Amino acid sequence: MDNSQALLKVENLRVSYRAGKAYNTVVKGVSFDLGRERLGIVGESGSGKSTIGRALLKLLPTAKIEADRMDFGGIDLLSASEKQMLTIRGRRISMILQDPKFSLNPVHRVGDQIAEAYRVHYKASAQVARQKTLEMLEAVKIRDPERVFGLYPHEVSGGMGQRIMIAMMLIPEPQIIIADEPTSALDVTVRMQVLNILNELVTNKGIGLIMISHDLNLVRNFCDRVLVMRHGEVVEERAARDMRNCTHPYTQGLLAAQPHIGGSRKPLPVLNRQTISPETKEVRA
Ligand SMILES: Nc1ncnc2c1ncn2[C@@H]1O[C@H](COP(=O)(O)OP(=O)(O)OP(=O)(O)O)[C@@H](O)[C@H]1O
Repeated sequence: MDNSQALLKVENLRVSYRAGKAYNTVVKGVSFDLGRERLGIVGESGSGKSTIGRALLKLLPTAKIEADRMDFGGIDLLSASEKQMLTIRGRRISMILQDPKFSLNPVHRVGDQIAEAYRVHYKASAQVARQKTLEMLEAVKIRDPERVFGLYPHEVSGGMGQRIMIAMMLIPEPQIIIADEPTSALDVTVRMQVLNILNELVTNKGIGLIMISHDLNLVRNFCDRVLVMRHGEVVEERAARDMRNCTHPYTQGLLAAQPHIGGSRKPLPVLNRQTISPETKEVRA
């Protein structure tokens, strides 16, 4: 990737939590650039994936966040004030979480929530906001926008809720979307619909997408580039199409453990810190 095209440049990101008198570092010097592309961050539970997404938006009030660089289009996110972050969060960098229902207000109809967000952002009339909302629902492939407009959050399915959240998130036209396990609660067909929408955003609108997932198969089929995380570190960074040539034993293990039609699959091998040299990241004999 041409570095000058990067929307986001992260160098040596460290995130630590206080544990008594010491600090427990859960993200240990992660670096990456994000262009107008799909970047996957994959790894086992607890490897630090979500922490990276939240650290970028400084949504970790009890953590110590450090980095040599955390640049978003000339803005240093690390030193940005809370006031500046409020103009970035949800407007220029948006986040999609696993369960959209937590992000919607349960007592208001979904259409009214989107229309209100639109009205406030563009200072539009209620009538224009309603019309735009219907168009946005259509854009995220909701077939019957008039009906869905009038539903309450508990009346929509997981997949529809996720699409409604995407519609709402797109109002301020963000440049970066961080999607943290956006499809893990969805069944396969609905998952494809949501992935298609995210894909269109990258291709048609030039958004940079960070897809956080524990599912290597999904990430390598959907993304352009993949960071593989383990114990807070990136152990492998590779073009998704080149994943078969991965060199780290952990990635190789993950890949071998993926199910595929007609083949057997190996259990994920057990690696521990003693068997991997941190400098070379190679298995010792
Ligand atoms: N508020 C907190 N205080 C202390 N430690 C925390 C806190 N939040 C997260 N951690 C620790 O940080 C590490 C990374 O967590 P994180 O949620 O980023 O992992 P993850 O890879 O996203 O896992 P998952 O796929 O389960 O969400 C974990 O060991 C977790 O226990």
